[in-house]
Amino acid sequence: MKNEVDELLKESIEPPIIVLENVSKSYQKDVDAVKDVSIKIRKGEFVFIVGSSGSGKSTLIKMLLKEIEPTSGKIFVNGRDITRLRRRLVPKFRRNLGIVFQDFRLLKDRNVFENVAFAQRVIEKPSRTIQRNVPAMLSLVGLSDKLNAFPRELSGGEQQRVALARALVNNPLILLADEPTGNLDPKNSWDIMSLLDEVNKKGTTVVVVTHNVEIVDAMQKRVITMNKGILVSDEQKGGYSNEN
Ligand SMILES: Nc1ncnc2c1ncn2[C@@H]1O[C@H](COP(=O)(O)OP(=O)(O)OP(=O)(O)O)[C@@H](O)[C@H]1O
Repeated sequence: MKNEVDELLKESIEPPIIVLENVSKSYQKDVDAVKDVSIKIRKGEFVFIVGSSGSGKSTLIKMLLKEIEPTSGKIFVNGRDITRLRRRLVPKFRRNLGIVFQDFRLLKDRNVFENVAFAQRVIEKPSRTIQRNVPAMLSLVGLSDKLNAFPRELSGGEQQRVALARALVNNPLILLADEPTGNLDPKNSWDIMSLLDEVNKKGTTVVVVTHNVEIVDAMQKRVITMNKGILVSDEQKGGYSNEN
């Protein structure tokens, strides 16, 4: 009872920024990649989504990005029902989101500065602002000395830090990271997770899909565990091994 009252109280102070209501997705008839999942994430939370391969984690992220549509259920982001959002408004909606993937997805023929600046140019920031914001963001991820380097001249960890700077430069409400440490060694994985933690402490809501057991167990954040499309546990200060 006390927990329920606490929950209601928290919600009245800080309404959820991401709400999934009975969300299901089937790519093929009668096979649910995600099945009746309901989740509420409040502004400023740090949430891990874990689960074995094929459990539906990336499908959840893709639905949040509106890359794919749920077969049924509703998804609200920042109070808006994105399942009803018109196609032409999707790019504007995505400005609320910073996104990081396992494979970095940098522009190979542009240097580090331009890779991050690109995100600002898309939203038509004036070049004076870009000249100020991009170096500041690259300094935050510890890459001030690599502004002119090309992606091929960087290590995997450095490339992921560029991707993170690009995801953050427009000051998104939510940072979504799908396996951000999947291609990194333990040291670089920790560096990236520490940066995500720092960003979260400054107020950005962070949602991270990962297989990294050690990091999830050590960080003691909220952990949502998926199994075969079903949400099987949702623990505050959880660990990877709780349900796996
Ligand atoms: N485009 C698609 N067409 C058909 N089935 C798909 C498609 N994408 C994913 N699936 C299926 O949906 C299920 C969930 O896949 P999803 O990629 O969301 O899992 P995941 O938890 O992210 O896995 P991993 O950890 O391996 O990345 C799997 O059974 C997968 O085969």
